[in-house]
Amino acid sequence: MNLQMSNITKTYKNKVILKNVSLKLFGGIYGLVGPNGAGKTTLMRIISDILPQDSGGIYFNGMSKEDLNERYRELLGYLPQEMGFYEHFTGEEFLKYISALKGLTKEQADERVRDTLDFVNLTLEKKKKIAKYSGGMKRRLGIAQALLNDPKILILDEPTVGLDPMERIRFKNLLSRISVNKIIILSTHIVSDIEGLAKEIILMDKGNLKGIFCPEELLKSVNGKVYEISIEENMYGDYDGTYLISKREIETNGKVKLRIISDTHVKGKLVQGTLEDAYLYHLERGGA
Ligand SMILES: Nc1ncnc2c1ncn2[C@@H]1O[C@H](COP(=O)(O)OP(=O)(O)OP(=O)(O)O)[C@@H](O)[C@H]1O
Repeated sequence: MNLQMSNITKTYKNKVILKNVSLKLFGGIYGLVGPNGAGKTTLMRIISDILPQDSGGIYFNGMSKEDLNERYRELLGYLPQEMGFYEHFTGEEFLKYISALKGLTKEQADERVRDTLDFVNLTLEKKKKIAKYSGGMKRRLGIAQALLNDPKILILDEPTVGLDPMERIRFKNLLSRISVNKIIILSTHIVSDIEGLAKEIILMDKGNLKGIFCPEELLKSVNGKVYEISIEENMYGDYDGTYLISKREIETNGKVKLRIISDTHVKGKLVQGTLEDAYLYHLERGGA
């Protein structure tokens, strides 16, 4: 199973949002990361067939999404960044309604709604109005609706926004359980959210694909390059602008602790790099 994007380009009013994005994805979880405005949502909406590309193509197992047409949409599950709910519906009613829109028969819908509610742990709350759901419960309901048709391609746009730390862990577990035999693309700003989850990380910036890396490879790229240093507040100007600073913390003694990523030696303590460090390093260096 594979999903290929070939030279995808998208422009809004003369502004190029995606520039010749080409990618080939196989089964498993991919993290799509990049700063605000990188084009992640636009790419996900194009893959989800909500937005047409200007040029280039999307192919599932070698067949274009246009040729597959309805069959392509049947392969898809999509969780948008901002999911609109009918708040007066109960969770169960909402999922039944979406099932009907997705063309499931009543029998199929009854079974899938029951299974997905169970899967996202909302069975006990299924008769509650969505208006009474917490942010995390709404996210889980959003994931449930994306799973109703048992999609082969699952697109999740910032699914962890609004989840508390416990819910983030639960969400990670849930995703890894369903990742078998699916292509899952998950966008996020929080690189640690895909740590231990994504098999590869797709890095985007300003409409360009910067590269696709396995997490171990990304981590290795900052090996021996991450330092921690404690400085007086008034020294900060000497470091800011000179070094790539991945973290800045005020210490209890009033000093400032900086986390610096540098190709050259820095007077400080060498520490283990994280995916977040590697992500910043690659963005700063302009990619691969
Ligand atoms: N409908 C639109 N009309 C004009 N410009 C748009 C439209 N949608 C998106 N853009 C622009 O396209 C660029 C990429 O936006 P997109 O939402 O795809 O980025 P993103 O990487 O998902 O960002 P974020 O992380 O903030 O969601 C931005 O500069 C945005 O302003």
